[in-house]
Amino acid sequence: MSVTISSEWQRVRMLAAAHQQYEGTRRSPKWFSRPADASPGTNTISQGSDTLADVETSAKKQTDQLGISLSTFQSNHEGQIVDRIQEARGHCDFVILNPGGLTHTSVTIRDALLGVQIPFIEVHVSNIHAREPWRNHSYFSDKAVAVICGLGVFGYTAAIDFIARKLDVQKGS
Ligand SMILES: O=C1C[C@@](O)(C(=O)O)C[C@@H](O)[C@@H]1O
Repeated sequence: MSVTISSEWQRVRMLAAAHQQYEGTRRSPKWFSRPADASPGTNTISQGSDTLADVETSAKKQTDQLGISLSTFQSNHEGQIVDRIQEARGHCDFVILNPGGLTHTSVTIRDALLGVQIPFIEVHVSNIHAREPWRNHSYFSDKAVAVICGLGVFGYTAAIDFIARKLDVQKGS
């Protein structure tokens, strides 16, 4: 579907893949985006204690307030993410995607996103450009509406806020 708003509810899909960061229990740090070789105490913005459930709850609250319908999905399996993207065709105005490690490898997810022609924002909790050189390349960035990295989980909040404004402009409100 194009970015045209065709329903009262704007629809956004938030997808997360192969996350090294969503591990652990509620009491311990859940996402580990700090480079393993960074000195303790450095790069603190990329360390956090939010669980995937925390991120989803907060995103849901934010989208409810904005009048946006949100569906979320996390998988470690590339094919499941591709399926989810293909299912979104005609049902979704925007995708927020953190492809995790697949950022640096997945031609398949890239092709799926281009195939459905849904605009998307690429989010990384860490600054992938400040990490290992092989993390600097993304198979998504050149096709993304925007890329947010290094803001921790606030990147998801920023992405939703941006989408709400963009969809409002398109609606003419
Ligand atoms: O799994 C991840 C998380 C990540 O996408 C991020 O959100 O910072 C960055 C990727 O390089 C890494 O493999």
